[in-house]
Amino acid sequence: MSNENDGAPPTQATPQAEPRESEQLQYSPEYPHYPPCSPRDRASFAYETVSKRWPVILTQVIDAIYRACDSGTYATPEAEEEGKELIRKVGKLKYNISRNAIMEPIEDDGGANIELYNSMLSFLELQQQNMWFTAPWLYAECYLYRHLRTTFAFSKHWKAFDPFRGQKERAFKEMGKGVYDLAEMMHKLDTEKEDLDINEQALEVLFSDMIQMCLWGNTVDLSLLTSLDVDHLAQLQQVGAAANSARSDLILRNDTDALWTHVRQIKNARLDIVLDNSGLELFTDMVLADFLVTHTPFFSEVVFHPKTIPWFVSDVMPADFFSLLSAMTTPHYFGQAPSPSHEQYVTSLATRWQSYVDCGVFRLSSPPGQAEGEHMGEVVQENGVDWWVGPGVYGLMDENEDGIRALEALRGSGLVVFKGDLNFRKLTADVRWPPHTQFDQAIGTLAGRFPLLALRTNKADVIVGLREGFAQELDQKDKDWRWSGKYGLICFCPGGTVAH
Ligand SMILES: O=P(O)(O)OC[C@H]1O[C@](O)(CO)[C@@H](O)[C@@H]1O
Repeated sequence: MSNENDGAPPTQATPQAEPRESEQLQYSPEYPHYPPCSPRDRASFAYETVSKRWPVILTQVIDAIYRACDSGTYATPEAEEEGKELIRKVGKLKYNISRNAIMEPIEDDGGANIELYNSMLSFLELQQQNMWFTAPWLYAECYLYRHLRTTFAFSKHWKAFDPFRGQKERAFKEMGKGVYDLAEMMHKLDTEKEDLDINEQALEVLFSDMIQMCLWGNTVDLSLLTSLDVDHLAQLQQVGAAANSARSDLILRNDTDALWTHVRQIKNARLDIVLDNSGLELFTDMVLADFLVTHTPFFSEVVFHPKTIPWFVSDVMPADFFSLLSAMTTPHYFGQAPSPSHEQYVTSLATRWQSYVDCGVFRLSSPPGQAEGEHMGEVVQENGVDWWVGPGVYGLMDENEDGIRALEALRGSGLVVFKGDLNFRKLTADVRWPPHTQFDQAIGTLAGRFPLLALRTNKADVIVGLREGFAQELDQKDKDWRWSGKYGLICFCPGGTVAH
């Protein structure tokens, strides 16, 4: 079936080759100018993901269906029969990926983004890049989760089933240390509030710490954890100020000064957070949001932008947002607290956050019906929230109706924070930019639309924003630096026109 570039998954890594003319795929004539990160490069993390990580993730989906068949809603004979059929379909998907099969158009399940997925797929077909190991990695990976959604959407009993829900909950239960440490820090802040109000220098230091805390919250990513290793989870929870200073060398680009210059001159603005993972990462996002609203004059409301379908394993869906709040008030959810006061710190935070939700200071961009998952996968359109589960790159948002709606929803924001690796890949179109490419160039037409902050720990091949020569130095020092999750970026692009 194959030649070296389009064939069944190869077994040995080979060095990264320069892209040939036929690989210079672009989604638009103007942007981006470089070839996509792709599993065709066998030394890439894209290749590692398609050949090794996806099979594990799909096996976990099968496992989740088995578990559900044994419990509650899914234990009836009819639901079990459907469960078997779903297992067969997910198994087939796994097999198709391993055989580098052609990716079929997404079937119309009445859900979001079908036209966009399928028109991009037709475009890829013209370039003979419509197979699992030849398609651009970003497209194929979004397609994978959208395809999975269709599989469940066509069932009768499993429409609202989130196959990653159990994993997300089990992992959050292991995150007690991070939760208690941060809740204690917030308690101290509450008691020192008056000092902060008068001391701008202290506020600046604290602001920088909070940004780093929120950055490192992104280290926690279930799609990278193939099993729940408790030691690994404990290590991931180092999110306090001391952990920040120990890790500051690992931030390969840090625009906090420019960010502070912007933030300190705004007042009562709206903060938007385009969310990434649930559990501890969402907790860190909410700590940042709470800090900015409660302890600074800069922001007075926060809009959180979740996903409307199960996405990249651990991404936040509305149900995850609300279950985080209820977990925080469930006694012993995180096991034994270090002290009764720590239980209290967590409960107080939850009470404040719930009150912010009740009075609209904290809002979700998806409509209320989405909260319980019963309408999962329906076209939402409101606020363009479906855009975040599409395959589109953010630099081309203007070319899609949901993209335009999402842009409209972000208009007027005091700061839009894009969390995590996938958002970074979409911001930079997931192509092989020279690593010293300016961040504002890589984000295309998004530059200058609104003040934009990307907080990303590196978990994929794409990189921009480094000083010249830095990538080569890192290559010498640590061959996995692009994707191990050990390093991070704080990239800020101000609103207003950006001069190139
Ligand atoms: O949760 P994040 O930070 O968006 O990371 C998602 C992960 O999944 C990937 O898309 C690969 O499956 C990588 O980009 C990254 O490792």
